[in-house]
Amino acid sequence: MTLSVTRTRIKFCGLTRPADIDRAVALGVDALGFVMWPQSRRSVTPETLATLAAQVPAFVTRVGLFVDQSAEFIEQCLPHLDLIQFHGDESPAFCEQFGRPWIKALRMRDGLDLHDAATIYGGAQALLLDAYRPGVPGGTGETFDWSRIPATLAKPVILAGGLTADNIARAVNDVAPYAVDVSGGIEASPGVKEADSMAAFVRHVAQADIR
Ligand SMILES: O=C(O)c1ccccc1NCC(=O)[C@H](O)[C@H](O)COP(=O)(O)O
Repeated sequence: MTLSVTRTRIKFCGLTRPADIDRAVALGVDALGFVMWPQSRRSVTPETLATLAAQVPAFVTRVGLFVDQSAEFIEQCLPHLDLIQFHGDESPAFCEQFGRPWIKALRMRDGLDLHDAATIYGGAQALLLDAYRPGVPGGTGETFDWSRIPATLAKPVILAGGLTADNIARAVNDVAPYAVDVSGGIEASPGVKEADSMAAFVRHVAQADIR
């Protein structure tokens, strides 16, 4: 019998507290997301981003989340980011202009064709697939029908939306995504991560990776 191990990358999103960053880094999380959209209950200011990002060690990716924000604001945040995550209706040309790796978040509304999206956002490093709730650009804590994700897609898939320690093993087994992204599922309250939930999430991903 051959044992195959695929390491699913993990991104924790909506970090606001130094202690949560330390914990995530200690757990071996690959990427940390900072919500730069002021309407979010998890948002941080550019000043706080600078402080938090300085705490992140090498080889852990600092990701900034934006929702239809100005190029000037994004530029202001860029010195503290390794990668940009776009959650709005940004055009591919808008996303490209920063000369920085970027990913596009897509909400799985009815009729969305992921093959078309992979072509349209051809410059993206990956597509982050999230649940669709009208008027809410992300962080809903809701899952979507994972069977809508094609087995082969021209872009790596980052699975998001309502993931928790309880459903993450099934998600990894069913979807085999490049990476998984969690926010609400590891929280005590918006922006406040919970140590045991973070550890359980990482442990369940690692266990699901051994198949
Ligand atoms: O978290 C927010 O408040 C938010 C606001 C605006 C755009 C994106 C936002 N969050 C994105 C994420 O946290 C994740 O990429 C993803 O949506 C997973 O969230 P969750 O379902 O809570 O695990």
